[in-house]
Amino acid sequence: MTCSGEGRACDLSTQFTAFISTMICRMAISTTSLCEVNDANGIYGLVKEFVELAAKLSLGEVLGPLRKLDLFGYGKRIQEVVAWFDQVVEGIMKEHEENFEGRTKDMMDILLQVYRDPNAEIKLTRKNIKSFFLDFFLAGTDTSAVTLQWTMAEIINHPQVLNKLRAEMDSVLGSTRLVNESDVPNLPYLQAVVKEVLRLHPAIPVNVREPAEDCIVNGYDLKAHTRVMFNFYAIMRDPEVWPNPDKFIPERFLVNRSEINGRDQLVMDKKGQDFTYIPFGRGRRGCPGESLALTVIHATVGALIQCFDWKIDGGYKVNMEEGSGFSLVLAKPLVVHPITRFNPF
Ligand code: HEM
Repeated sequence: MTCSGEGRACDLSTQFTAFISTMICRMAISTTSLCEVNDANGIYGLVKEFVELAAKLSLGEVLGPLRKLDLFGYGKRIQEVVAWFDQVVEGIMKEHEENFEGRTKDMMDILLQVYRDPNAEIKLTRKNIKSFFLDFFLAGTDTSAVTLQWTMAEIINHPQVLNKLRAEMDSVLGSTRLVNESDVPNLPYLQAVVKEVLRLHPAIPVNVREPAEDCIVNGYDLKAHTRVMFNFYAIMRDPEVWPNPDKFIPERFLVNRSEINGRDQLVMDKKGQDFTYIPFGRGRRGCPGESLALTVIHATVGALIQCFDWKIDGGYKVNMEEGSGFSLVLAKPLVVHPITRFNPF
C-alpha cells in the first residue's frame, strides 16, 4: 500500500522474504525482533549464511580425502555460525522459560514443556530443540517466499489468468471484503494456479535420500547408505505425463464444470495425487509444512490480486530466468509497480 501510495516500484522478492520470515518467527517464538531479514546476526541472517556454507561444503565433497583439510575454511566458518545460532536460540529459550505467565503459547513454549516433562513419551534435549528450529527456519522461509514470487510472476505474465482469478474471486467474495483462509476451498482456480506454479517452479528442485538398508527401487539394487538424488523438477516436466510440460496451464488441474449448489463451478481434478507431482516430496520425510505453506500462499496471492493491479517498468513481461541457490529462485528480483484497486483497510 505504501509503494502504491507513493507511486514507486516495490521489490516483491524482498517483501515476500520479510513477510514469511516474520510470520514464522511469530508462530515459533512470538517475536520478530530477531528476525530482520537484513540483520546478519539475527536468525534469518544466520540461517542464510548456514545454507550458503552448507552448499559450498557439499561441493567440497568432490575433493574426496582433501576435504578434510578444509582448504577454503568453510568447515570452520560453519562451526562458528552454528555456535552463534546456538547462542541466539539458547537466549530465546531462557527468555521463554523465565516469562511464560500470561502469554499465548508459541511453538518454543510447547517444545520446552515436553523438554521439562519427565513423563513425556519422547525425550527432548535442548540440542534437539535448537536443531528443530534450524530445520524449521531453513525449510520454511525461502520455500514459501520463492513460491510467492513465481506465482506473482506467472500471473503478471498471463493477464488472462489474472482476469479469470478476479472473476472467480468476485463471484465468491463479492467486491466488499478481503479474501481469507476459509474462502480458499471455494476458489478452485486460485488453487489450480498455485498448483501449476509448484509444478513448474518447485522451490526444492532436487532432493536427496539415503536408504538405511539395502533395497530395490524401480528394479535398481541400492546398497545401504547410497545417496540417491531425485530430480523433482524433471519429474514434474515429464512430457509423457504432462502435455505441453513447459507451459503455464492451471486448467490442467481442473475438470469440466459441474453443477454444485446450483452454480457452475470448476472442480479440482485428482491429477497430482501420485508420484508424478511432488513439490512437497512424499512419504514419511515429505514436507510437514505443506498445509501451512499452501494456506499462506493462497490467502496472500488472493489478497494481492484483489487489492492491486501490477505493472512492470516499460510494460515488459517479468524475466523468468532461473537463478541459483538453495531454493529455485528468480534470477532477477521481482520489481513491480502496484496500483491500488481495492483498499479494505
Ligand atoms: C511452498 C513451500 C514449501 C515447499 C515447496 C516445500 C518443499 C519441501 C520438500 C520438497 C521437502 C523434502 C521432502 C522429502 O524429502 O520428501 C521439504 C521438507 C521439509 N519442509 Fe517444506 N516446503 C515448503 C514449506 C515449508 C514450510 C512453511 C515449513 C515449516 C514452517 C516446512 C518445513 C519442512 C521441514 C521441517 C522439512 C524437513 C522434513 C524432514 O526432513 O523430515 N516446509 N519441504
